[in-house]
Amino acid sequence: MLRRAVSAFCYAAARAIPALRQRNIALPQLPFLRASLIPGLNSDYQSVTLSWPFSSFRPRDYSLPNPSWSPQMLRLYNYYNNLCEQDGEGGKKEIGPWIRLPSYNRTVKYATGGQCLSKVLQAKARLFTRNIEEEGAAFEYAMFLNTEEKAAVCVFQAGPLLEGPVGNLHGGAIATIIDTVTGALSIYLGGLVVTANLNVNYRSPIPLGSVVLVHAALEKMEDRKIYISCQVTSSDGSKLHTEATALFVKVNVGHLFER
Ligand SMILES: CCCCCCCCCC(=O)SCCNC(=O)CCNC(=O)[C@H](O)C(C)(C)COP(=O)(O)OP(=O)(O)OC[C@H]1O[C@@H](n2cnc3c(N)ncnc32)[C@H](O)[C@@H]1OP(=O)(O)O
Repeated sequence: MLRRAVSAFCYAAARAIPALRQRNIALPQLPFLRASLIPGLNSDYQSVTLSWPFSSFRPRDYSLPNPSWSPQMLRLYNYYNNLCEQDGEGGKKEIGPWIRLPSYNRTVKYATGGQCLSKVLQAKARLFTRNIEEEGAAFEYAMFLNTEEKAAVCVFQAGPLLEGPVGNLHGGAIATIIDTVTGALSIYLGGLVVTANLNVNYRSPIPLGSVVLVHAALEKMEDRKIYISCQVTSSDGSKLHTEATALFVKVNVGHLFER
């Protein structure tokens, strides 16, 4: 079943990528679908986490503005989003080094039918940071990658359901958003990865409801290992809230379904 699903994915990817190129849809805009990640083309460790555009169903992108966003959140989002398009010749928009990552509330279920996860579980599974339906209640965030600098910035608004010490953000929620941003950068850089190590230093509390920036940058890559550094700062960058280092290790698809 798993082999059949992976083959189907490869076949669909091999057909879709030239079509995307013909339509001038830049592959880096689809962070989990790069030619270098297609099985057999380049790497032993592939990314297969996104079903769209291979099915007609296009999932909701949760990283787009919604009414719960504060003016500050919206301003920062617009600032980074504007960096994602550059003026080219004749006023044509071109893709620059910045790309905005879409964000969905579940991972692909292609390989799980009855064999690796039960259908009930697969139907209910939701990405941890996107599993609360109420807008603004928990993690509101949008991630942007600088593909030249191999760095990421996340604009993060911390909702009231993430309380830890009174009025402030829970340390586990801070670690979660750090894992998510460093993980997204690592997936972009290396394909399918898992967190092997996450080291967090909490420097100053983050007030609930505030908007902070999560900065992540590649430190080095060694074989299967990707080392990322991370800082969480106030939205103007003047205050350091949290520092972290993370190690991600490339895995193959089978590793995720070992039971
Ligand atoms: C847009 C959406 C974005 C969403 C992003 C979300 C990201 C979230 C990511 C996660 O949270 S993943 C979930 C939490 N992580 C796990 O469950 C991983 C569990 N651990 C494992 O699966 C394995 O231990 C692991 C794949 C990490 C390593 O096992 P392997 O058998 O494949 O490799 P091995 O143990 O040989 O280690 C490979 C290299 O990594 C090194 N290594 C592994 N674990 C390490 C560790 N903990 N600390 C330091 N180094 C480590 C290891 O020394 C070795 O270095 P060398 O190649 O130099 O010898």
